This record gives sequence, C-alpha cells and structure tokens, in this order.
Amino acid sequence: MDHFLYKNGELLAENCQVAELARTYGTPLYIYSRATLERHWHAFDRAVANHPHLICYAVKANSNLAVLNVLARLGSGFDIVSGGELSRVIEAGGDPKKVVFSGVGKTVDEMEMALNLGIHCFNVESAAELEQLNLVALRLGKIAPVSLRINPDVDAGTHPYISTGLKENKFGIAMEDAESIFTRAHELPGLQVKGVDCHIGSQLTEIKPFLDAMDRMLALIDRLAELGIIIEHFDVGGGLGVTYDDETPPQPDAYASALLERLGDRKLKLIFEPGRAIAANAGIFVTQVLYLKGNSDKHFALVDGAMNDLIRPSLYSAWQKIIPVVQRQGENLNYDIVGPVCETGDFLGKDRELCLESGDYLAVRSSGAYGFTMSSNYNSRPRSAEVMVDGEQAHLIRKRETLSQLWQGEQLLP
Ligand SMILES: Cc1ncc(COP(=O)(O)O)c(C=O)c1O
Ligand SMILES: N[C@@H](CCCC[NH3+])C(=O)O
Repeated sequence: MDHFLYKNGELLAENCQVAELARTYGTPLYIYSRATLERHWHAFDRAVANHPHLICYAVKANSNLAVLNVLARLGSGFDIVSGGELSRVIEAGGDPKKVVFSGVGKTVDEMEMALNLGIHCFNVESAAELEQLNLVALRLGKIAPVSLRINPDVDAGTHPYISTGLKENKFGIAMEDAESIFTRAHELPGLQVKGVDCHIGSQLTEIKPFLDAMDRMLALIDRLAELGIIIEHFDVGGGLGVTYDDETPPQPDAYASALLERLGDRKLKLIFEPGRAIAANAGIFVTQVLYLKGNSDKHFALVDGAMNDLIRPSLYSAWQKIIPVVQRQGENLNYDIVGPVCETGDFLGKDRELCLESGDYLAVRSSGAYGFTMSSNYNSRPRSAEVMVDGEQAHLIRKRETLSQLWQGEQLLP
C-alpha cells in the first residue's frame, strides 16, 4: 500500500495534506512516511523469518536520526561506511552489536571507534586494510570480527556509477585473491574470521545477478571450509531496486526466497544491507514553482528545489516521477523542471507533461533514499527541512538550515 496518495485531487502523506506541510515547514522539503519505512523493513525481515538473519539497513540511503530510530525500534541492524554514520546509529538508539562496517577506506580512528563500541563485523575490502585492522585491534587488546568483501565479478546490469561488483570497480577483493587473504586473516591474532560479503551494485531490477554472485560466493565458502576456515555468515549486501518509473524489481519476499533456495540446507546466517528498497519510496521531495518561462522550443518551470537538494537526476540522469501536490484542470504543457543553481545540469526532471501555475507545489517521488543524504550547500543554499509523517501527525525531524549555519566554523584572516 502506498502512503502517498491523492484524495479529492490533493496529495496526502499518510493522513497529512502535503500542501499544508509545505506551507507550514516551507519548501524545498523532504517528507517521509513512518508506516512505509516500517512496512518495507518488515517485508525483508518476514521474508527470511525462518532462517538466521540480520537486516542491516544501509545508513547512507537516509541517515536522519528519526529514520534510524524508527528502524532501531523494529530491531534493525545497520550497515555503515563511516564513523559519522556509526555515531548517528548510536545517537538514534541503534545497537552497535548489529552494525556491519563497510567501505574501502576506513581510517584508524574509525576502526578504534567501532572496536570500542563492539560492532558485529568489519567488512574488509583489501589486504592492506586487514593488516591495519589487526594492528589496531591488538593495540586495543581486542579481537576484530571480520568478513572479507569479495568481488564476484558479475555485471549487475545497472548504471555504471552505481555498479560495484566488477573487476574494474574500486570495491572489494578480487575472487582470485580471496583464499590467500582469508588464510592471512585466519592467521592474524587480532582478527576473527566471521563471514564473506559481497555487494554488486545498486538499483538492480533482476534477480539473476544476485544469484550468479551467490553461486560464486557459496563455491568460495566451500573452498574455504577445505582450508579449515569456517564461515558463519554470508552478507549478500544491498542493491535491490525499486520502482521509479515502470521498473518491476523483485519484491523482498521473492528475492529472499530465491536466495534461500540457492542456499539449500546450509546453516549460514544471512545478512542483508538494503538501503534504497527500504527508504526510497518512503519519501517525497516537495518543491514550489517560482516562475514559469518559455521560448519557442521549450517550457521551463523554475522551482525552489535544486541539484544541491536532490542530485540523482543531475548525477545519474536518474528519472523520478514528478507530480502536482494539488491537481488542477487545464492544458498540460511539456516542462523541464529546473532549479536555481547556476549549472546547466541542474534539473529535477525533463519533458514532463504538467499543468502548472507559479506558486504550485510539485512532489518528486521516490526521494527517501539518496536524497537528503547526498545534498550539499552548493551555491550557498541552506539544506532543506525534513518531516516525518505518522498517521495524522507530522514531526519536524530536521530544521531547515539558517543562513548563518552556512558559514559556521569559517574564520576571517587576522
Ligand atoms: C556495501 C553496500 N551495502 C549496501 C548498500 C545499499 O545499497 P542499496 O541502497 O542499493 O540497497 C550499498 C550501496 O550501494 C553498499 O555500497
Ligand atoms: N547514490 C546512488 C546509489 C549509490 C549507492 C551507494 N553505493 C543513487 O542514488 O542511486
């Protein structure tokens, strides 16, 4: 069930009127639905209910404390890629024992912080990182739980910028090096080998690449067993896609049952790191039309939201649905929806058939993941507010930045 629906021509977020929220909190504005976040998380959790598992929500998709807190209350684990994300998880009430730490460039400080908090596992991405983690753990008198992120070299069939499982990508350890680096990890006194990990890319809409990756990883797990290295968990990463337009990605239950079928009677615990599948369609981005303008070729709607707020269209040519917050009768025109930032690439959508007047609100759908978290202050634009709706209630979960916050910490020369 979708929690962003029209009623009498007005867009609702759960039971709240989006236009009212836009007036109250100002635009541009992110709005998230608690019910949708919870439904998506439960869909994953239920799909693997009969098998040992951990759902580690990928914090990078949406790291607002209230979002993390909603998931922490459900018992979610978290996939993090920085000390900053770890501190958010802790602040939001997440359990460090359910945290997996991914990322190619963990610093010594980040390793120390995670070891002191007692996280579930480090997803190590190189031989050099393994050596460093061993030293840090020994210095702290701890044993670091590790999994190695192996690159299964499968083509995820997604946008090149968000594909991660190919040899040419910077992520993970090459399959041909896996056994030797696992053997090294097994020998090092500051480490305990727990798992294998992979993540082949994001916004995958087919199940086959996941299964191909899994076959290669299970074969590796068998080879490791022959070397006396027993693997407790298999972290399948994230990457399950969502519907932005007319894509039909597998639902979490179909995806999980296909993986479980491949797993057979193995007792391996499964770890999932979904980000987009939980957060994307739990959020919209609301912006107001400032001006309409046109020439003989083109119509433009200049809106108050821009690439600094929502960069996916500019960065990946990503297509996200743009709908009016209040439907109006009249003739549609073909608009490019563009923001105030001084870049030709600053657009939220192109060639959209809409009937618009200045002052209208527009909602960019599927903006709950990689929306606010990828925002910036480019052009010295304050970051937008974020609101979470919960039934009839709306909660301001992040205030709009003030202008003075933009230069906080900067100093004039003496
Ligand atoms: C290691 C890792 N895990 C999980 C995710 C989450 O991916 P998604 O949002 O596509 O589920 C990512 C991002 O691609 C990632 O790099
Ligand atoms: N940020 C990307 C996905 C990258 C996922 C992180 N590895 C997007 O918006 O689609």
